[in-house]
This record gives sequence, C-alpha cells and structure tokens, in this order.
Amino acid sequence: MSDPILSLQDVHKSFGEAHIIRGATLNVMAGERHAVIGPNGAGKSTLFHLCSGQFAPSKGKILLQGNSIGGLKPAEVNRRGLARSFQITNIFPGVSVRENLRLAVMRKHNLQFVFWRSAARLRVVNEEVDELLEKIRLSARGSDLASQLSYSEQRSLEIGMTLASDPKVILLDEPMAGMSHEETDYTSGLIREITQGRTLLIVEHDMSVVFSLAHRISVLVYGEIIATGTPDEIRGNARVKEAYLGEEAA
Ligand SMILES: Nc1ncnc2c1ncn2[C@@H]1O[C@H](COP(=O)(O)OP(=O)(O)OP(=O)(O)O)[C@@H](O)[C@H]1O
Repeated sequence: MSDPILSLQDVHKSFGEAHIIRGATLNVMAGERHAVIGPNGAGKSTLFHLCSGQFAPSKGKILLQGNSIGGLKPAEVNRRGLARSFQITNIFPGVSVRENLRLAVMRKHNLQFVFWRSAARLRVVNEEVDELLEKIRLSARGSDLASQLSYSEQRSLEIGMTLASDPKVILLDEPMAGMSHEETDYTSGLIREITQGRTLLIVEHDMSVVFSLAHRISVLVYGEIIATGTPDEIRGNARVKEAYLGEEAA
C-alpha cells in the first residue's frame, strides 16, 4: 500500500445545472480495499461512472496508475486494468454458468487484440474459465443455467465475470444489495478472497460490511469527499458523524 493506483483530483460532474460531483479528491492505494459511503443521492454511483468511463468528468483529473483515464470509453478503461461490476446484474440467465464466464473471458481476449489459432485459443479460454469457476466457488455448478443459481450465487457469477479481464482495480457497486445476513457473510468472504493482490473500490450501504471489509473509507456528502481514513478514524470523525453516520444511527 504505497502509491495511489487510482486517483481523483478535484473532479467535478454536472448534468445541466445540477452540480453533482463538486471537487472530489480521492486516492485509492494499490492493494487496499477502499469503501465509499455517503447518504442517498450523494453521488457515489456517479463517482463510479466517472472512474469506469460511463461519464466524462466536467472538470478535474482521474488517473489510473498515473495515466489519465478521465473521459476514456469504458472498454478502454477496462483494457487499462479497471473493471466494474454493476448493481444490476449483467449475467445472461438463459445461458450456463460456464458459458457466461466464457463470454467474459473471450471479451477480454478480444479487448487485448490477442489472436490465436482456434484450438489453442479454446484451451486457454477453458482453463481460464475453470480457474474463475473455482475462485467464485461455483465449480460444481458450471453446467447449470445462470437462472438456476441462488441470488448470491448470481452475484458471485457476476463478480467472476468482472474478474475475467484480470483487472488491477475492481469497482463493486452495492454487491450486498438485497442479500440476507448469510448471503452477505458469504459474499463478503468471497470478496476478500478474490481481491487478494488487487485493489478494491466498493460502494456499499451495509455499514457492518463496510467497517469490517475496508482498510480505508471515504465519505462522500453532496458530491464532496469530506473525510478519508481507517474505519476507526471514520467512526470517530466529528464531521462524518454530523453529516452522515449520526443520521444513519438515528
Ligand atoms: N444522468 C444523470 N442526469 C441527471 N442527474 C443525474 C444523472 N445521474 C445521476 N444524477 C443525479 O445525481 C445525484 C446523485 O446520484 P447518484 O446515483 O450518483 O447518488 P448515490 O450516492 O449513488 O445514491 P444512492 O446511494 O441512492 O445509490 C442524484 O440526485 C441523481 O438524480
């Protein structure tokens, strides 16, 4: 944990008259699990859209490994090592678990402009799919349709598809949304495992997950990062309590 792998410097985003992100500055260090929390409508999803290329910043810099990515298309940002999983599931329900992963792996190879003869290509893709199945603990479910998986298993599959591009930085947007306690515990453990050796930026409303999973937390309020620190620092931060956590506790 030394250099910022992802850095937002005085980033702004407006939609017409609405100034949603108002000079956000955030440094995500290589290897850390970093959470962004904040009230509804604070701009968390917008901030993610800016990092992953869905939106271009109106002003300010976004750097990935020191190189500017602000305004690049999502596929280009992905090619440079940042992958994002969405709140809304991106899997194909009528296709097997294995095929879903295969599609994601193929997409990566196309993105990297790698061209092999088909037999060799097939073997490499299949090996990568097997590895992913194991990582997301779904090796026994490979031939089942994605629609046959439980909700948390579908989220695992989606995380697996995010991993297919072998990203350095993973953005997870509310991975625990709609989950039971058991599913949340399961997914939290899975996220710890799959982010080993990578960097995680996560938006999550479940504070027990955030405070146990994140090495550091940034608090976004009305489009500004008002504090960044360890879970203990954030818990004890008067401004955060006043602007957000106090309100949550109430
Ligand atoms: N494309 C858009 N055009 C106009 N306004 C937008 C657009 N996208 C988001 N907004 C507005 O920006 C504000 C912040 O939304 P955003 O979804 O980023 O907040 P959030 O912190 O993720 O909220 P939540 O916790 O409820 O998911 C909201 O008021 C929303 O209406």
